Amino acid sequence: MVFVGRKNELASLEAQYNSNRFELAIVYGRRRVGKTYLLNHFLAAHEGAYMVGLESGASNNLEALSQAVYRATGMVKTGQLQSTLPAFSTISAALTHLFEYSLNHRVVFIIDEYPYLAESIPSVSSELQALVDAYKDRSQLMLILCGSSMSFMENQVLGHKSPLYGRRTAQYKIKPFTYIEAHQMVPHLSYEDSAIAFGLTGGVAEYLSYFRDGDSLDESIISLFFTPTGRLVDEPSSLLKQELREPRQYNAILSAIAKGASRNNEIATKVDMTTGALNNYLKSLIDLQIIEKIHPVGSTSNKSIYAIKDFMYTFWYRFVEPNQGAIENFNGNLVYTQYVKPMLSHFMGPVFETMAEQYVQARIHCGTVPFLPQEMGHWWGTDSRTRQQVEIDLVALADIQKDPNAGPVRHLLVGECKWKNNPIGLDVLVSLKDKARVLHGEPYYWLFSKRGFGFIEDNERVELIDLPMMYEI
Ligand SMILES: Nc1ncnc2c1ncn2[C@@H]1O[C@H](COP(=O)(O)OP(=O)(O)OP(=O)(O)O)[C@@H](O)[C@H]1O
Repeated sequence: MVFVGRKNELASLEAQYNSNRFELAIVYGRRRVGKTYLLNHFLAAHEGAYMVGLESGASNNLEALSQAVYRATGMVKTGQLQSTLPAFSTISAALTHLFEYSLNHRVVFIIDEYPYLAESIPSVSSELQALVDAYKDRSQLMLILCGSSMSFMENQVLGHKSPLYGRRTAQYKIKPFTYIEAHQMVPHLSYEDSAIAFGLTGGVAEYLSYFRDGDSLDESIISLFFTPTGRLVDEPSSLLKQELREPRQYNAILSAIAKGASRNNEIATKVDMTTGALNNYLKSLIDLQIIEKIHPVGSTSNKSIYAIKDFMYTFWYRFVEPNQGAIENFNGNLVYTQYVKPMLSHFMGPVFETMAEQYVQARIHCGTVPFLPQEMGHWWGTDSRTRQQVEIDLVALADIQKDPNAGPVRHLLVGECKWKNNPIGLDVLVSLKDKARVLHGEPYYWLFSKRGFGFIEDNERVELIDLPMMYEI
């Protein structure tokens, strides 16, 4: 299978490797996002070993660690997973052996699922800390600790309460693929279908790898989400069970948000909780990056709302969970064609806005934007002239001061995103220009359309961007 994306991460890992000094890299990110795949790809080009922390007792973990130390230190051939050598007597003995070896050898050592190892042998972080402190100036070890329990990695490995705090030399938060990378995972799909696959999977590598070459988009969606044995039919709820203690409450909260509740009190009413109690749950969901708290771009007002960040959860709570009975007992095919397919365009609205944001990021990267935005996102508020509610899909802004004697000038890039089956007309541009007046600045207007445009515009302040342009950047 082709290796997609992760150019920056690989370049930084390579740079760390080339330092020839002690390095401690922390790699973390949501489940199934591609951490292990990245690390194995990196390790394939270097001397070293990889182990996985086990959700099991201390002796099994010590055995796994010992075998990996034997491989890393050349006592067992790479590729040979198990040796007849007995496990080290303690974790400290195993790790000391590794650090001693690293005094004369550049060696990579990866501990995946580090939280499991640390749960089963709680002293491991302080053992590591002591060894790092004793050897770091002479060792050539490149140690990589990886985990998907975000709260554990963020609080207990990176956080100030961890014995390892301050010892890391780099940290990598592995993110889901962008829509462009997602397309490389499903090159057999058209741009339009690939964008839908990006939305349904939230850009998560493993889920994208389930879309089989010979299957159409509809066939893949039905077999993954709408058949009782489908690989994604239960995925979000089983992830919640792994990460959180009271999955039922979280299920109810996510379901309420996926179906449109966005303000704290609205969600609280839907799930029958006080807003105080709800806040703790919302915080955990933000930590897990399943939801996010957003406010209108450029605004300091407290108009924040909660939104699902991971589109796979939106899709699942809106279309799969409510139909689980029918999928189990009747025909998932019909559920999809009757209830889901007609609503896909609606589901794609916010996905397309995220794609537009990623497109602007890509243009920033290429240096082909009219100005460098300081902030970017969605905007909503009231137009004081008309007292009407206004929403703008995409706003990027920068306050730029060119003259020290005058105030800064607000530069704006305002975007409207239409996932519609017809080319969009001039009326969309006219209405965007009207809405943008509420932001008081100098706007550039970028229109994004799935099916192109029914007009031509020759104006340096306007860009008309269709799907092929978004993919062929
Ligand atoms: N960069 C990539 N290019 C192509 N495919 C990838 C890439 N990253 C991940 N994948 C696919 O996604 C699958 C899952 O990735 P991986 O096991 O690395 O995820 P993970 O983040 O380690 O998951 P977990 O936390 O659940 O262990 C891989 O087996 C592979 O099929």
